Amino acid sequence: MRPLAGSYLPEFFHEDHSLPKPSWSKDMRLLFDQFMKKCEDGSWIHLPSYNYTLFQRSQDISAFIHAYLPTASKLINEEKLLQAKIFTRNFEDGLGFEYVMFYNDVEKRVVCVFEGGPYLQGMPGCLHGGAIATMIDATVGTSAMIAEGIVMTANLNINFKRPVPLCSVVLINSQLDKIEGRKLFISCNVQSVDEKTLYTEATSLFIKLDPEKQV
Ligand SMILES: CCCCCCCCCC(=O)SCCNC(=O)CCNC(=O)[C@H](O)C(C)(C)COP(=O)(O)OP(=O)(O)OC[C@H]1O[C@@H](n2cnc3c(N)ncnc32)[C@H](O)[C@@H]1OP(=O)(O)O
Repeated sequence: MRPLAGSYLPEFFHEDHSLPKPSWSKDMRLLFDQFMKKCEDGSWIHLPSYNYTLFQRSQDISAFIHAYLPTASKLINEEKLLQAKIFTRNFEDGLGFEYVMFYNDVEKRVVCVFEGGPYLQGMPGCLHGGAIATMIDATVGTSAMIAEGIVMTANLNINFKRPVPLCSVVLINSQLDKIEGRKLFISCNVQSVDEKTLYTEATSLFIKLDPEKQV
């Protein structure tokens, strides 16, 4: 999860988007500080977040795609790959996905503190379900990647139980339940900061990619 070394990446790629910004709400900042405190004894780890992947260098991306996703590689415009950025890190500060994740290795948990900005509206005043799904996928996906490396979401089941108020802060709690061969089962819920409201519950299946499988 460290930034790629070297000068071949534009400066903005080096920015860690998981650190406090002026646009963060008081609740977001408070939770960040609480989790950073938990990191002091090493039980939790703060996960930095950039708007590129570890394979951002075009030749690395090409090598990755040809090795793991040969079918998809036939349809990908390699020039456009140079412009690729992580979906959730494409909004101006405070308008889209503001989030920070923490990892507990003993408990196999990833917690995401997430504030969905005004550009993520679905029903008036509420967060779009697709934005919630995106952040659930990112959180359980991070958990799966920490456990097994190169994985993809095979299945994501979501129960939307209560609407999430736009621009409120929520906690996305994920738990790695079990690993069976190449399959990782990870469950997740989305709660209000005071933990009184359960907004969403989800289960997911991730598959560790196998270069021999030619997907
Ligand atoms: C840097 C920050 C990043 C933050 C994280 C972001 C995470 C975002 C992750 C994503 O959103 S990935 C994008 C959405 N996912 C996809 O596009 C995946 C599309 N699907 C595939 O490419 C393939 O189906 C997949 C790689 C998932 C599996 O293909 P394989 O050929 O490798 O698996 P295979 O068919 O051999 O199945 C392996 C096992 O999984 C089981 N399986 C596969 N898909 C399943 C499914 N959908 N439901 C239930 N079981 C499934 C399958 O039955 C089998 O079980 P057994 O081993 O017990 O026989």
